[in-house]
Amino acid sequence: MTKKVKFIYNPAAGDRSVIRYLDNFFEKFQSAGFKLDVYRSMEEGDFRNGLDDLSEDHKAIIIAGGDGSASNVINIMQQKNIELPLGIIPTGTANDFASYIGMSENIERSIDTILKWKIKEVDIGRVNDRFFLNVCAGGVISNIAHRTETEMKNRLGKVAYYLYGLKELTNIKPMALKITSSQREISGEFLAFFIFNSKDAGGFKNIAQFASIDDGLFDLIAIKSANIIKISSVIADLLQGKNINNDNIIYIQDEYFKIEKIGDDRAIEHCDIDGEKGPRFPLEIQLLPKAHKIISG
Ligand SMILES: Nc1ncnc2c1ncn2[C@@H]1O[C@H](COP(=O)(O)OP(=O)(O)OP(=O)(O)O)[C@@H](O)[C@H]1O
Repeated sequence: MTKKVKFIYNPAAGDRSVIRYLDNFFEKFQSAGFKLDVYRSMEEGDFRNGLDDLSEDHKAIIIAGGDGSASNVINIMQQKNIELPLGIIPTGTANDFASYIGMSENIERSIDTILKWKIKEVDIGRVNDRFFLNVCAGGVISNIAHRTETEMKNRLGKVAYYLYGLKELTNIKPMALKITSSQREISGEFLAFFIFNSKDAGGFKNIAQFASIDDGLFDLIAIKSANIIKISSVIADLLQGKNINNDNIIYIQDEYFKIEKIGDDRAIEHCDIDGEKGPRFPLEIQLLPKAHKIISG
């Protein structure tokens, strides 16, 4: 039987470097005895077509792209009950999830890692009808990722997130939320919330210090509304992965959260999923333990 891998690439991700490496992909996979079945994502949102013609010969799906591409592919695989392992070649901007699972941003090295074929079962999340991999977030701070223009992200890379973040902090507007977990209910004004599956987001490492991809739990971090001078140093500590013990930070581990807006605040209608626009509020977020196979480093 032919050993095939479905290889999907997003030519627009990151600095578009994936295009320069296509010959490497063919060379390495063919030398390892695989036939590459290639699909180029043609435009925004075009990953579904790439997963339409899978057969028994396919042994894995490989996506070359950033967090958004990997998240879109996971979403479609879950919806279509495709149980193949997913390999991620990190060619995006932040690449939070791929680097968390040990994939190198050196593309040749990450191909070698995939060819070692270490399969791991990881938890994934579902928010309303959308599956996600890394983080579900809401609020002004999390808006940074999807409101930063793709072109600007590609040109400036991670710096774009920081610059946009600083600009946003000056006109910050808190939102009134009710956060319900299976054990607690908290209502109040928040600047942002993040429901982590891994530990990293927006290119920042170890934000959710106690998180793990296969522990059956999400880690929620919610930032309460507070004096902007005081809170900006807390946020800076958070982004640097420092130990946060502050009354304005809520940290809860749970497998289920419901997040509702209180009142009719129109400023934020959608959450953010893995750096892309996600479903509308109210949000029901459920963890699916060890629900997906990935190829890890
Ligand atoms: N051919 C294409 N042209 C433009 N956009 C595309 C194309 N194919 C896919 N997309 C879109 O690109 C977005 C995903 O980009 P992705 O997140 O992978 O890269 P990134 O933003 O550079 O990286 P990261 O999320 O890791 O910072 C998705 O919204 C997807 O629909």
